[in-house]
Amino acid sequence: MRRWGRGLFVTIDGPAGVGKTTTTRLLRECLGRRGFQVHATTQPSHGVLGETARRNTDTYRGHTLACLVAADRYHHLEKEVRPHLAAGAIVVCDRYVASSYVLQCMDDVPLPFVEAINSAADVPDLAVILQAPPEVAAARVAARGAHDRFHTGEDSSRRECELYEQAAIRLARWRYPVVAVDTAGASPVEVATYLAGRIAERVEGPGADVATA
Ligand SMILES: Nc1ncnc2c1ncn2[C@@H]1O[C@H](COP(=O)(O)OP(=O)(O)O)[C@@H](O)[C@H]1O
Ligand SMILES: Cc1cn([C@H]2C[C@H](O)[C@@H](COP(=O)(O)OP(=O)(O)O)O2)c(=O)[nH]c1=O
Repeated sequence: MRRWGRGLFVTIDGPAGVGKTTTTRLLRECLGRRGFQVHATTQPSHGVLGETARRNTDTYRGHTLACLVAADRYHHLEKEVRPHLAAGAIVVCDRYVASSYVLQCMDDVPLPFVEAINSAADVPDLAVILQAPPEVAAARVAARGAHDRFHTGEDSSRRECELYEQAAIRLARWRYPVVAVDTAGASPVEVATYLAGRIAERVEGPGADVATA
């Protein structure tokens, strides 16, 4: 197992159907094959707060849902993400703050409120935003099935894609190291291989304390 002084926090965001879940799974496999210690996780988390959010997005809306997912985010950081980082793992998180910038705005929560309640969340080492043309994302959601009320077809995908582009710019102002990847012109394996390369570069770059056991 390859180890280094501290872990690396990688987040994967993007519109529904863009490939977040697929990329997270393939990235874990790909980095694992390269000998890295990897912890793949998701927000909302699988804890009580996260499951409450995930299962009740029809009941909890607007400011309530915004606060619920932010509360889950802080608890997940404290209880799961930071301990794995401290143990030297690469933590790959399917959805993070960018998702709140987009989904809570689609839920009519003012952006300054969303920014304020997420402003104390840990800044990732790599904030991946997966992108695809809205018609591609919408077609994938239609083929797979929508998971929640946020996705109603091509119009909602168009709005979501636009908001992710704006979120990437705003997060860069919070010093998030944003990397945008187009998943329309690359297979899932190609996307994961590219990102695994970027992550390995970060881990093994100049000054990284890498040892192979
Ligand atoms: N790069 C890609 N090229 C083609 N299809 C993809 C790609 N990434 C994901 N898919 C497919 O798109 C669908 C949605 O992927 P998923 O990972 O569930 O998206 P998300 O988690 O972002 O909603 C799945 O059927 C998946 O196999
Ligand atoms: C991470 C996050 C999720 N959510 C909500 C939207 C989704 O309906 C719900 C679950 O996320 P989602 O990733 O769609 O879960 P799954 O694909 O496993 O069904 O959580 C927010 O509203 N804001 C957020 O920041």
